[in-house]
Amino acid sequence: MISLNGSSFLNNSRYGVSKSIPQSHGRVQAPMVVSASSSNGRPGDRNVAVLKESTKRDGSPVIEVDPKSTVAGGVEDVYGEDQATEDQSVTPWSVSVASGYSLLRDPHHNKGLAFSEKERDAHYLRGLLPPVVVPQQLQVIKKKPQPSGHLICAFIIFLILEETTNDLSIVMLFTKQIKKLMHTIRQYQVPLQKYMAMMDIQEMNERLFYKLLMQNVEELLPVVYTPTVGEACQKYGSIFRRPQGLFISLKEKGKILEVLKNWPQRKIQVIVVTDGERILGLGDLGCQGMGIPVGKLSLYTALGGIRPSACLPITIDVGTNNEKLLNDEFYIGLRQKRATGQEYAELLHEFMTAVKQNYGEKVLIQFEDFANHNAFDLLEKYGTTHLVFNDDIQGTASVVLAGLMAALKLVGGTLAEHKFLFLGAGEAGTGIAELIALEMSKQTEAPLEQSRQRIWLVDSKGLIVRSRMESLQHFKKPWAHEHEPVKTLIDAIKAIKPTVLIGSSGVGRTFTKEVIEAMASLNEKPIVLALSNPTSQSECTAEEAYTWSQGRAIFASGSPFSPVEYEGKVYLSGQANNAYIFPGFGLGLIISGAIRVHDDMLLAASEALAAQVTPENFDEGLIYPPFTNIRKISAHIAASVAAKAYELGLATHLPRPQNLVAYAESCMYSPNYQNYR
Ligand SMILES: O=C([O-])CC(=O)C(=O)O
Ligand SMILES: [Mg+2]
Repeated sequence: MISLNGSSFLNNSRYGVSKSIPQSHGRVQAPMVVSASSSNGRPGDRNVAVLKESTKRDGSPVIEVDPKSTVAGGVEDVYGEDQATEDQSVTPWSVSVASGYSLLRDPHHNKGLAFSEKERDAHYLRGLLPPVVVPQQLQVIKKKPQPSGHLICAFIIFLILEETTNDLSIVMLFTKQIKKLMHTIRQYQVPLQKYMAMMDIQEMNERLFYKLLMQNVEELLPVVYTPTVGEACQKYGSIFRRPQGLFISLKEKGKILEVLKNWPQRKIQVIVVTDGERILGLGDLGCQGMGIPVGKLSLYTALGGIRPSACLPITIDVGTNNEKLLNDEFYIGLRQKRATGQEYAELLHEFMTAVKQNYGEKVLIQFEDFANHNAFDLLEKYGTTHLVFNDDIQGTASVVLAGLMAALKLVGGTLAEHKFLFLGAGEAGTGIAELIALEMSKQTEAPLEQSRQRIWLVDSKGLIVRSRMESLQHFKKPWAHEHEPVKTLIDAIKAIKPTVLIGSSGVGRTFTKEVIEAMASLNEKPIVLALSNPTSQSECTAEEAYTWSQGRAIFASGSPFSPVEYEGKVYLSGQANNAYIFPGFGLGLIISGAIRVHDDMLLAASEALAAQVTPENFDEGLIYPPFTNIRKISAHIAASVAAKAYELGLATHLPRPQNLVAYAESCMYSPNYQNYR
């Protein structure tokens, strides 16, 4: 690998890979870059040699040094390396072929999506680009000018470059950079423009991106995460600039191990993978779902302290059933209907096998935004052979249980004394229901089946009851209790009389005035959780929940809402989002060297999160702590998860550190600049 200097530093967010070959070979395959691995050459040395390219009779390229650029000694010894005496210093020039990740970041040679299939194979690009190959002409059309956004983006790039050349101390420089960048980002009116600006910063200067995000977490989380990331996925085709993460499509069948090897980092600790079929509550976005693994992994670093270089976002592209995308000429994914059944299972199996083979047993694979029918099966199938975690089933369950544990301090009673009604019986709904039942059983020592009787679910066909058993999907069956059929949510509320109402259906505006009023008439302090994302899919808004319950609801939502004023009082609502859990949960698995995920670890994470809600938070009606202290919160979650891994004999990092909170904190990535010599 060549060492980076000069402009290559500034153009690489982290660094790229190149294959180095000695200059003396004389002829190489294009595209080539010439680089000096140190700058201690004689006066007159330049960072880039002047080369002439010609073609031999057999068509192969020959690279010659231009005679005019020689300093003495002729063509053969252009920089005097051969003639130098021992006391003279020389510059060790090397010539390398740009390939893979660094080729895509080399503006001179990059062709983006126009690289052909053959070129992708020859230059280690497979997987680094989405599967579509587009002609240059389509790339030109796509580059239609964007509203004022680009001007500001250009300004951001200028800010990053300008500040790094200033003669300030590193700390002052960082503070100044952050202040200026935040000022610039705040000038955007459109959230998607803020998102694009953040992605540009991430690409240009990774440490600055994380410093910015960590210092302004409350303000920037809605930009890099829900709700804006949802819009970014919907418009990915037109905002797409540089590919992030690995794309593994059906075209890569049989070659997945090779594709993993094209990724420039070797030591991967966390993979977030989606197949794009159920992106938030937005449905099938195919290959454009890549925004989700990228966003989740940014949070793994910013909130959980996992090194960015240890994170790998992956999108598996098996096609899409989204007609709009299939007819969109700028769609970046495979233009075909989703593969299912054996074809799907085989690709996923090859992927899971290749990941373990390449990164070992302790790499965490987080499944994200798969559709119900695959999510449950994958978790069950690989739960005993891999370190897998489904964020939508398990992460959401853990965060909601934490919120409920905290809410009980406000409303009183034990879990078993409450009654729960869900709207939505998919991954989130049944995952949460099962974890509540598990915790209830632990507390009461009652059988799981008995605890489940306190929990009811409504799906698109009405209340899940015993008479529907035959036609229910397997993950709904445990919730089919004895009851006469009930068609609507409002009738289910009247019949079941729940104290807690949880929305997890992915469908917005379903907690109507009538629904909230019914909950408020049954309970002094109804607990209402509107979990679906992004904001457009939320079951109700914070304002609706507080207004329709006359300020009595204990409310939290999956996507953030601003504070609400109702009859002169300001109400803050918490964000019941798995972002509280997965970064700390993953960190706990990593620092203990865990090899499997166990449900007791999820309960441990819930308890740790609930314990972080302060009396001041409760006074404000909050059942989650603010995100401002998230790194501290994550350290506590990580410590509890790791402790459980040791207790269960699932940890391999031995001996067990004494103080797990301090150990977790000491393992966290810091985005502060390092000094280069
Ligand atoms: O991404 C989020 O905000 C939470 C989540 O996992 C989902 O809604 O699928
Ligand atoms: Mg999700």
